[in-house]
Parts: sequence; structure tokens; C-alpha cells
Amino acid sequence: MTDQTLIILGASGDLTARLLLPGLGALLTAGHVPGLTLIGASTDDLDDSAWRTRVHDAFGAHGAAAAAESTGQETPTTDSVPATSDVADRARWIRTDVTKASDLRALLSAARGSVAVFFALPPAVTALACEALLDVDLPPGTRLVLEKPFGTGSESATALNALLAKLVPEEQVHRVDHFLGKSTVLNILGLRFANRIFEPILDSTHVESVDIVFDENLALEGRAGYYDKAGALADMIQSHLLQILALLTMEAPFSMAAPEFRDRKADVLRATRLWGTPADSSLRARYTAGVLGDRKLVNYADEPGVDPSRGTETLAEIVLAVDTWRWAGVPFRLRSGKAIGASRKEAVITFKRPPRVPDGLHGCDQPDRLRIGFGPDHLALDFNINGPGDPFELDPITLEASFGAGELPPYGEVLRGVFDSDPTLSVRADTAEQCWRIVEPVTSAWRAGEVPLREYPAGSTGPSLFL
Ligand SMILES: O=C1O[C@H](COP(=O)(O)O)[C@@H](O)[C@H](O)[C@H]1O
Repeated sequence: MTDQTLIILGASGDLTARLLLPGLGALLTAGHVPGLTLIGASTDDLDDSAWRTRVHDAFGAHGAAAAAESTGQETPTTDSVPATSDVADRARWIRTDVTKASDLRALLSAARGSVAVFFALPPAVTALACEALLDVDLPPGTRLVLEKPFGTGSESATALNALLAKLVPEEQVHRVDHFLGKSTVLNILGLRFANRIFEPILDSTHVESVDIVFDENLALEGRAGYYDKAGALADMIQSHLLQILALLTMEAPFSMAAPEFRDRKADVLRATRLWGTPADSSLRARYTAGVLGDRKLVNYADEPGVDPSRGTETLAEIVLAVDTWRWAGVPFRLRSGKAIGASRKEAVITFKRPPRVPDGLHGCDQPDRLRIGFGPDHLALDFNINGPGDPFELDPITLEASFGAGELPPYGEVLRGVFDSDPTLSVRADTAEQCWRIVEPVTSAWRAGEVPLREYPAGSTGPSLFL
């Protein structure tokens, strides 16, 4: 097995501690990437020892715990997981200005074996780092791993793609969308393509509408530096929810190999557009002060680090059309909000009514629904039967299935693809551009003030076009 080195640019940031290192810890605990060298880099004045402590903490607090959860074992500490302790003990910190070729050259010379460079940086700094890398000889096979947001619109995404194409072949670029590492999201593929019963009715003849909803209890949680520039549309819809839409609407690939799978996703995203005008097919809103469970939340605009004049939305909705033979005429309603009282994370496929219910059968007319939950992992099918009591009275019933989490947490899954040099679960260049193209009519209209920014108290359900 070849040695591998993971270099994290921007390693002192929130993403590294909160998601990346825990995901890596789970991956190592599950026995992957033995002998990994981990190098952290940024302009911060850390040293090896301080960095190792951070890595130990992140592995111990989250990574090992996540792996233990999925195996049902007791939570081990880093001390009881030699693979993570070993990587943490040998981790190195190299002070680096990521926009300077000379610094990046020195950084890469410290790597052993096959190299993956993770850009845990804001989009503008990522672009500068990529430009600096043009003057550096990258070791053969180097993989470049980029976080969302990938650019800030289709123009910057196209420019960044062009830059990356000068550095390494597309197969070596991993654009991370951690929702593609979520076991329930991936279960959409098994549900659709490994069963006879669902796929034939997933089309415009049978489906009335599809809702993809990710409403969270979480509020800003100290992430103003990133979130206030992104907002709910870019943070969740342009990225994660469009990936879910692609999995729900794509045609069956003949294989799960990266080229076929990513071709089918790209096909359907190219066919996706806003349903109507931004005024009738989009909604934006921002939470005000409120109470959520036992937490008192302050007005978003008063959160430290927020620039209220930016008008950042914390709740966004858009309605999309997928112009394919299969889906023409079916509205896809995508929604995500923060500080929502009732957390709801699911895709709901609502079916059309039967052509005719026989006279004499009465009492219940709920439409059939297939619900795919994204946390907790859950699957439910709502339909009508002749229930107890009056034999001709219809009753609603739900068939439910819950299943355990995958072997790895989402970031672990995504990183496994990076270390295996398998880009299947990463977002391809054209797809990243398409996802911006789909939302751009909305972002332009919002910038021009054509859609008002509404308000909702934290802890409420928030406004909606369709709920
Ligand atoms: O990427 C993001 O995702 C999370 C929600 O995903 P989860 O896996 O943590 O449930 C969201 O809270 C965050 O704002 C966004 O940046």
C-alpha cells in the first residue's frame, strides 16, 4: 500500500476542527489509510505540538465517537484507537502563506507518497492558492480537494474550474459535497435502482410534486464569518439539496463507476431550471429573536459578525422544473431554514390521486407519499387501506423502515473517495457550474430587491410557498 499525505490548507479554521478531522478520525478508526501523514498549514503561528493537540482533541471527541456509534461499541478515546493516535502523534504543522508559490513548494516537499491537498479556505483564497500552485511542480497523482461554496457564482466557478484543469486532470479534483457521503442520501440510489416497485412510478404520470426540505433547529452557531456571506440558498440549496434532486431524478446509470454515475447526474441538472419567475418561485427570509426549546436566540441581524446591510437569508425556498420526458410538469420544491422550531430533513414524493375511487369507499383521501428521511435515517410510505371498523371506510396507514447509519460519517465517506482516488462521490466541474446556473436567476432577482426579505421568529416554522 502506498504512503499517503493529507495536507490541509487553512487547517486552523472551523471546518477542519468540526468536520474534517472527525471524519478523518472515523476513517482511520475503521482501518483505512494506514501510515497516513497529516500536515496542517496556514499563516497561524501554531507549532507541531499545538497542532497535534488539536488533532488529538478532534479525533478523540468526535471521530472515534462517530465510528463507535456506527459499530455500536463503547466510545473509545484516542488512546484506545492506535490508528488515530499514531497519525495525531506524527502530525506536522508548517506555517504557510497559501498564496505564495515558494511556501507551497516547501510544504509539498514535506509530503510522503501520494498527496491530497484539502483547501479548507474561503472561495477567493482557494482561487489565489490555485494560482500560486501553477508555479509549483505537483507530485504525480496529487488530488485537489475543494470545499463548498465552489466559487460564488457560475462565472467564478467556471474560472476556478479552468484554473484547476491547468493543475491536474479532472479525475483528481474532488469537489466535496458531504451530503453525497450521507448514507441516507446514497440510499436513494438503492431504493430507486435496486427494486422493481418504485422506479416505474417515479415520473410525471404518477408524481404530483417532490419536496426536498432541510429545516434545522441550528441557528448561526458562531459561523457568521462564513454564513453571512453565503446565506441559506448557497449554503444548502445550490449545493446539497441540488445533489439530492439529482439523485432523485437521474436516469439509472449502467454502473456506479464515476464517469457513468456523474454523467447521469449532469444530464438531469442540465435539464433543471426555475419553475416560474423568481417572484413566484422563490422565497427568502431571516430569523428574528425567538425561543427554540430551552434556547433564547437573538435576532440574526444582531449576531456578532453579521453585517445586517447584506440582507443574508437564513431560510430559502425555490421551485424547480426538470425538463425531461420523465419529469416534465412536476414541481420540485426545495427549502432549507435555520432556527426552525420543528426540525424536518426529508424528501417527500407526493403521488397523484388514483384515477377514480369506487363509489362507496369513503373517509380518507390523503395522497400516497414516499418519504425519505435524512436524519434520522428513515423511510416511510403513506397510503390508504380499508382499516379497522367500517369495511368500506378508508384509513391512512404508514409502512416505515429505520436503518442504522453507514460505516463512516459523511466526511469520512468523502475522504475515503479522496484516498482511494475515486471521484464518484465528488461533484464534477460541469455539475458545479450547472448548480450555480440553476440558482442564478434567483440570486440576481434577490440582489435587485425583486423578492422581499421576510422575517420569522426563531423557533417558528417560518414562511413558505408550499407548506
Ligand atoms: O454544509 C452544511 O450542512 C449542515 C447540515 O448538514 P449536517 O450533515 O451537519 O446535518 C448545515 O447545518 C450547515 O449550515 C451547512 O454549511
